[in-house]
Amino acid sequence: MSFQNQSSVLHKFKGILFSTMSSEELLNSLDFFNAREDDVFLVSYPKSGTHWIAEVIGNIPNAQISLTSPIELGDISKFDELKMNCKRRVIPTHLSYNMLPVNIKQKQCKIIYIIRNPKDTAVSLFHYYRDNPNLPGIETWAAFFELFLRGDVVYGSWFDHVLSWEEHKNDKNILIIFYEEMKRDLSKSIKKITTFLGINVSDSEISKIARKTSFSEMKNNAAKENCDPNHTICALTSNRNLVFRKGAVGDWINYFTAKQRRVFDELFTEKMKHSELARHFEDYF
Ligand SMILES: Nc1ncnc2c1ncn2[C@@H]1O[C@H](COP(=O)(O)OS(=O)(=O)O)[C@@H](OP(=O)(O)O)[C@H]1O
Repeated sequence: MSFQNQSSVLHKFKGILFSTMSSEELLNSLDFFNAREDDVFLVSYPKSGTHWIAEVIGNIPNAQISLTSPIELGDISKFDELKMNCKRRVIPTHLSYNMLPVNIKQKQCKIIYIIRNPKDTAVSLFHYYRDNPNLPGIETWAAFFELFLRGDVVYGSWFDHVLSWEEHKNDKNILIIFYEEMKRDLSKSIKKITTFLGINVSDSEISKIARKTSFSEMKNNAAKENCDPNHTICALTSNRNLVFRKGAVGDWINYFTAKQRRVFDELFTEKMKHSELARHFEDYF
């Protein structure tokens, strides 16, 4: 496994791996973040569809929102940057519930949590690790699979992350969306999101949003040389060409060996035995 540069690009905070682009000072100061009651948080374990939901929200007509970069990314000047933003802020994050700034919980800000089949999530994160100069180089899927199982990847264990949010799945300020449901019926998911945000949109507007947020449309936009800095994709990531890979459900089958599938399923059954959210994945395993 080529993993030489891990310490220069990753660091551990409270036992969880973070990119060094999330400074320790910023992570330490998260609980000093002042949330606003109308803030919307877009939360996910990495590679679960954050950009997709952000693009959906960014295309809601007259939403009057401003998408920011992830709350945990950058240094301590991040909070000033967020303070300057006068519009309704849509703030992405990959933090687990336990690490979420306390003020967001106190103010009961709206939170959309997107979840994806962990097998597809692992494959997507493997590619991101392999191709992203800001993450430690990794050569093989087999090596990455072991790291993913141990939670030795950015933002820690998928299981711990999802379970931390599971406890809050019925909170009235939290909407849970599944990636696979978005793939099956995007218009229905868009309707759920707009209703949750309290924004009225017509059926024809929903169809328009669905067209604009198709995988091919988003991938083509990301590939354009001059990205408008106000565009969702530019606000969210500096590695936009790495984000839109395949956008498929079930790609894991092309990577998992029979043994890896067995090992994964055993761990999943053990860790998620009390999870209602986990039942959603029965059709996709
Ligand atoms: N419109 C649309 N339709 C279907 N799939 C989409 C879409 N937009 C993004 N994606 C896929 O989502 C994966 C990236 O997830 P994130 O946006 O959460 O990535 S990140 O963690 O914020 O970098 C990544 O998955 P993989 O293709 O499997 O790697 C993206 O392709």
